[in-house]
Amino acid sequence: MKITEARVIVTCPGRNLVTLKIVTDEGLYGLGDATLNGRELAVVAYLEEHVLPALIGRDAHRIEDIWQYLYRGAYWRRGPVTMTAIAAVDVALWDLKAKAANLPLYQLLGGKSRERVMVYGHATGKDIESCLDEVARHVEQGYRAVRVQCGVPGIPTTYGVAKREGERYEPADSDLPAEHVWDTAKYLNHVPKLFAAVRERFGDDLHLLHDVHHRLTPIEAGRLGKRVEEYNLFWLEDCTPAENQEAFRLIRQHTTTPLAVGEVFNSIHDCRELIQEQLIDYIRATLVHAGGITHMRRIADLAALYQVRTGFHGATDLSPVCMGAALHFDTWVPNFGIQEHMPHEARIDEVFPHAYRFEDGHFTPGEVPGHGVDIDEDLAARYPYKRASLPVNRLVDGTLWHW
Ligand SMILES: O=C(O)[C@@H](O)[C@@H](O)[C@H](O)[C@H](O)CO
Ligand SMILES: [Mg+2]
Repeated sequence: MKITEARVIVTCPGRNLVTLKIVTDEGLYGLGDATLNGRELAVVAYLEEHVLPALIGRDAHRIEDIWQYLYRGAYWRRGPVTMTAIAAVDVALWDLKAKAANLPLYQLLGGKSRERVMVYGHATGKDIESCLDEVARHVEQGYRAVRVQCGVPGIPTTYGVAKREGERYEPADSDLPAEHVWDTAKYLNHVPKLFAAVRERFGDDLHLLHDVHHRLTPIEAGRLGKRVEEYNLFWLEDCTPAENQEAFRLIRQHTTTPLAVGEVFNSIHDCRELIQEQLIDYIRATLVHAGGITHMRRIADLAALYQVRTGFHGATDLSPVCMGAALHFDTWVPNFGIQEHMPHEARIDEVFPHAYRFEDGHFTPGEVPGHGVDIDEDLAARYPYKRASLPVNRLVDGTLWHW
């Protein structure tokens, strides 16, 4: 099955999304997500200049050899741009192979390990009360797990909270980076009150997650983890920047609150010590930014040796193509933990028709051949790219901080 064409489709139905389409001489095509929020055109350039021309004429079935060619052959290995480009090719080739075999993708990975995939939704609010209302809405929809984020009194903008009531949270919200302000002390004093209020109103069975979004020092993270143990979180996410994997040793010494990390990771080397030393409980790296299915299987298998489970990133800046492929992976992977779910807006779902379905707090990936996600190119063409940047964060004294 020879690759005859490979092209990138950039569309912006409410936010920028980048899709790779690989077409073969057998008339089949595969799709991969190549979206890197705020750096979309960097990935487009990498693909169009350095990857796609080298794919033409290759056998689309040789997924592993193409992965090795693009990784080892790049010389300049790893990094989010390179690994997102490789991921897009990889997922498109797996989609193609499954279509050629006339099988849903999960069958090619090893078949079902579960009938359906548990997801967590995002409950956000400008204050605790409005966040609790959002939790109630998610519980009514059947979610078993909810991530809670709320505004912090005294901090004008807080991560993960929509600008206006009822709107969805979209971080890439300005042409050049908006500048946010952060105050760790105010946050540490306030966030335990949020968890206490959720447990008070919704009891102990609801899985409760929270994203610190890289903003604490290791000892502050240990302090927060210890402080909130009584609320029995499902996980505390990105509690400190993880380039220094050793930092998690200090956190682990102070708390048993489960830790999740890795949505910004793009290779197994970013998380090897974290996994081997059991410094985390969930690995968040996902298909679109961590080299696709071929590489994520290696990360998941390493994680399984140390009883670390998957917890794929699934924000709206990952396209339905990534979500579809991820749900097939989630259906197969033996050490599955949970899947993040931020519903895309209707315009995006129209551009990307898909077979996956949400019901009662869980997803099923669909039974059509491949990952089950397509793209309406005519509709996609109606939404031209518009640069959008992620914010930057500063401490009250102006120090540039982690966003
Ligand atoms: O856990 C999450 O979903 C967040 O960390 C993301 O929303 C993240 O802020 C965005 O993906 C950044 O583009
Ligand atoms: Mg996160």
